[in-house]
Amino acid sequence: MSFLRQFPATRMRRMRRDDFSRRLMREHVLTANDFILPVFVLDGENREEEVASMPGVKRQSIDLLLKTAAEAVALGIPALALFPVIDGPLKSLDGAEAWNPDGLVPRTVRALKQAFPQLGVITDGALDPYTTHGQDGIIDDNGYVLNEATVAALIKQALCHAAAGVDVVAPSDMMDGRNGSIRQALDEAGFELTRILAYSAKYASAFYGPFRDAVGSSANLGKADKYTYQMDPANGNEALHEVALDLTEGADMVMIKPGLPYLDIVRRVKDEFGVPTYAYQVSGEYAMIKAAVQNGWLDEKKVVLETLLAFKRAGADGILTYFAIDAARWLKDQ
Ligand SMILES: NCc1[nH]cc(CCC(=O)O)c1CC(=O)O
Ligand SMILES: [Mg+2]
Repeated sequence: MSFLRQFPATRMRRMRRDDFSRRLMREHVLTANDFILPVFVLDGENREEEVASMPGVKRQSIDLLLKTAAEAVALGIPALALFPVIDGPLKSLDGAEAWNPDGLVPRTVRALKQAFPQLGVITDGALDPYTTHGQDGIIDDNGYVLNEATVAALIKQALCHAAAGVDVVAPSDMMDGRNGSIRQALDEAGFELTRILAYSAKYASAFYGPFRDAVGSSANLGKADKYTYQMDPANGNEALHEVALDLTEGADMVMIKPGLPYLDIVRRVKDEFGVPTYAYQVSGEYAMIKAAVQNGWLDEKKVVLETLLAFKRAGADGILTYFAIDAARWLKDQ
């Protein structure tokens, strides 16, 4: 940068002086188009439960979820990501409720797509809400999650969701080869336009705690962990390897998860592959911000919008965030 002159000829503060020049040099813009809203659905009618560790987030029955979806649509949010709360008696060792065509997720997908055809609906591909042990897949006698047996189950789950009309399936289980197997099965069944959003670089993170409370899998999981399939937070190159494999297998979009602590990975993935790249601001990140806000320690609107902008700056094309509705509203009012 030999053209750079020094102070006092160069004054960085000149461009920061007025709102007009600050706006002119702004590199990134946040809009509602950047958001995917994760939602929790439970069975029944007119039912709503607060998630204790996620103040402001609710588990809702389908009829009430439709109202949340209507808000998202009105604010211009392109898509929501659906997570089910499965009743205890429906959970099993193999999670077979995950591919029940009349299960909670397919019923919700049908209701959402009927009411809001223009709203993108994304479903999670993993067995943890459905298994008695809380693992994302099918386990052997030692509790090890079996790769191929799990992929076979995930195929049934993806076909079940596709048949219900879902737009995007999002495998979040971290089994090897699942994207390619799901892609092939979808294509063979005539669902060649159903998209795959791969949770490609999903870390074995402590930030998922509140989510596991929300879907009710933490009690089932107990002291067990997910280290044999989710990624080690110490690794960065491994994330690029995972993303490369998922793209080869036919993933349309890739995701990095969690969000803020992994923005370096978002940037590396975007630079390396230049494909549609998403990041998940997960439940624990939401809980941290909410707790500080509730203590009066942080300004919610400013802090949330700053974090979401940071995802854009790091290269994310979109952000899964529990703040999506609030943030879209703040952006509209601003
Ligand atoms: N496959 C389950 C799944 N899908 C999304 C999340 C976490 C989302 C969040 O924390 O907000 C998890 C939890 C986990 O892997 O244990
Ligand atoms: Mg993988």
